[in-house]
Amino acid sequence: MRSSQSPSSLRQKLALGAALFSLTATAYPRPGGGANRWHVLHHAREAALEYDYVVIGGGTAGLTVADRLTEDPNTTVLVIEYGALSDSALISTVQGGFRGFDAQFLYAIESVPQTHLKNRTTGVLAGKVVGGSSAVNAMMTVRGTAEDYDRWGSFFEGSPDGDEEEERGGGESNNGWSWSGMLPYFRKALHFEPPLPQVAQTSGIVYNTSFWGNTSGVFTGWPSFQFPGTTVQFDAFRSMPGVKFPVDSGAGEPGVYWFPSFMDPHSVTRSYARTGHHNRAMARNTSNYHLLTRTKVDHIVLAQKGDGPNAKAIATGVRFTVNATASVSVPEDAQASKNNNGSSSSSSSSSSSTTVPVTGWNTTTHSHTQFVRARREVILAAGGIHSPQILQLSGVGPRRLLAEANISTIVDLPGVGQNFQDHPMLTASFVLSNYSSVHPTSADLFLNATFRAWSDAAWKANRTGPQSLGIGNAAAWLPFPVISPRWSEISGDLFSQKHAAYLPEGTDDTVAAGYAAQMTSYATALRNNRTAFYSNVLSGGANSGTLVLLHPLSRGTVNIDPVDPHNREPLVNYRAMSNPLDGMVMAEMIRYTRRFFMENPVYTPYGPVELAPGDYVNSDEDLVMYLSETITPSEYHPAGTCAMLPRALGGVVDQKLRVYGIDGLRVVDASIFPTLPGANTCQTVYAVAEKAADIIKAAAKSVSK
Ligand SMILES: Cc1cc2nc3c(=O)[nH]c(=O)nc-3n(C[C@H](O)[C@H](O)[C@H](O)COP(=O)(O)OP(=O)(O)OC[C@H]3O[C@@H](n4cnc5c(N)ncnc54)[C@H](O)[C@@H]3O)c2cc1C
Repeated sequence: MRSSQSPSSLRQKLALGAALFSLTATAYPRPGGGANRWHVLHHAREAALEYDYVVIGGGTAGLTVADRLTEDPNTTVLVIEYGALSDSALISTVQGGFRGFDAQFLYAIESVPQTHLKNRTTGVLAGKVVGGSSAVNAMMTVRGTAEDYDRWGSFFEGSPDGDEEEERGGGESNNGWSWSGMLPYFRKALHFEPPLPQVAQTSGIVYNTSFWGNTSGVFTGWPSFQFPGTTVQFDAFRSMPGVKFPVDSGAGEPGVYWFPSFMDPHSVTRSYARTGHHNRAMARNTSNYHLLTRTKVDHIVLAQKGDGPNAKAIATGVRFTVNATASVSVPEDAQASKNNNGSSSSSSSSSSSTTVPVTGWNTTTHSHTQFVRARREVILAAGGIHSPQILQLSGVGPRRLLAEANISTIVDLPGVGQNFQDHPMLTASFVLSNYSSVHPTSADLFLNATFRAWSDAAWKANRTGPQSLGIGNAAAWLPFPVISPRWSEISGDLFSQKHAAYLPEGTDDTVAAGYAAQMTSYATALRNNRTAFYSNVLSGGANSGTLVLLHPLSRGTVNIDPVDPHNREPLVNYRAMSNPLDGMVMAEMIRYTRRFFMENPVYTPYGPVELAPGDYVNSDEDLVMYLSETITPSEYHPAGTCAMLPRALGGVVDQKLRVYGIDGLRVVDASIFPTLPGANTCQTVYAVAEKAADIIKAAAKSVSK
């Protein structure tokens, strides 16, 4: 419809609208009295004009960093989170480990059709809620092997970027990105609670507290019940050659071991970034931590610093869109906490009650964009899928992609959104047909009314019994030579591959060089017993569990959608099995599992049967075909898309997690992993975030000296 208004009268109306909006913004009532009593903001209007740090994403890493930075009452932090603050029991319930997999807490993203998986697509699961993916995950608390973290640092040793780091005061060449550098942060990241002695004894749970800490607000603990069949599974692995049984899941060694769950064993509820860090920051009752929910950051604002050849970009703040009519819902407990907050005085400079000026008022969508300045730094913690998207939308990424999407390139960083990795899950189904002598199993929860009634009663009485169990607490994490007699051949094939041939056409040379470095490292790892490639979760039941490829060789991409980059989710392409050797490694994983079930003296009395792929699926070709038809390319561990690698290897951030070519901007989340650890990723994200917080604090100290 055409407007009959003259341009000047329209301009006047817009100006009046904006002025009125500013007035209402200033007059917005402030329950509790004053911005500086607030932690969870009701509306974007309540945000201060500037903070020391603005954190994009209130997920696993974002809340950890924000909590640690605001331990100093003089440091102000605003966290902006797209999802809501939820008290849903779906999140807190531990039972089964999967209750948080609910659409209301997840992004709705479908991958692009996977060329090597018969054009199948897959759901891209990532948490959209305060706590991020730590709120929805399956609570498995595991870390990779020592070699997984030594590998991270190894990419820097002797590289020009490493030397440059030294000159900038970076310290040792790998900056502590190694097992010994990470171990203190694994300890700091979690509060480990040992299992109940009687449960440990009957189930044979072993652990060693020297690998754990007990000061974090994020707990990892144990259910009060384990199914007895897990002991049978341990025995079955004892009969397989070469399998080791480390003293603790945190020892950094491959093998078959017990591991705890992200749960508070006192309340028997999920423990995650919201309960462990957001609540901790709130409880301090200082005014320097603000959280803005249901707000999507559009881009990071970059300005030019300096002139001529020395010109650099600097991140000055972030811009986000606010729907003027929507206020942010705050759960009851957060309200109470705000209103009970006694102190109104603070040295925090964010305590200014000045409201943020409205810009870009849009009369059609009734939304406006808002800018918040970061005095010191912007910290990007939007996770493996959205951190690269936000960088690309901000003009930081591969120049060709940005041009296609009509976005001016501010820093040409070819690695942004490339090097995408996730753990593929394989279905190889074996069942023990004569397992009735092992009782109870999880199937009895559905099939045996007496057991179900006992289980319900135990849970009701004191939150004990089978319903305190998540997804399970034991698994095998095995090196390739342990599972395959073909380790030498496949490792040799990987050494001699023309690696760049398996990357998308047009991949930048630096990204290809980084990929080649990773493949060389993996070719070595395929020959040794220090890196786990195979994982198999043990649930104690008669059915085999899901197999996971822990170090995929294929690399995908997460790129903005050029058709509508600002409003559409990014194009997620796992490119699973694009490196054909992934098929060979996974085929060996199936063969090993077949031997484990069908030729295992411990299992023979239980009548093992192969359901899938079927014993007639034997040759490399048939197994690879089966895999391409059945694997899921993701275990919901997106990583690597803003990789911490030298720039010459396609890196996006340096060892201090600073984005190359930009001052005042770091990335802290799973996207910085240069390679996946051979484990579920949450514990590593917490440790990375703890380390990042120390790096950021040290940088602030050195500036203020
Ligand atoms: C279903 C599922 C099961 C899993 N199971 C396990 C497990 O059992 N054990 C394990 O170790 N790991 C598991 N993981 C993986 C693990 O939880 C993640 O690797 C980890 O939590 C990721 O942390 P992160 O900080 O990188 O990202 P996240 O925790 O996902 O945080 C990113 C945050 O940024 C927000 N955000 C994104 N874009 C924007 C924007 N534009 N503006 C504002 N905010 C934004 C998101 O809403 C989110 O809250 C699982 C993950 C999922 C999804």
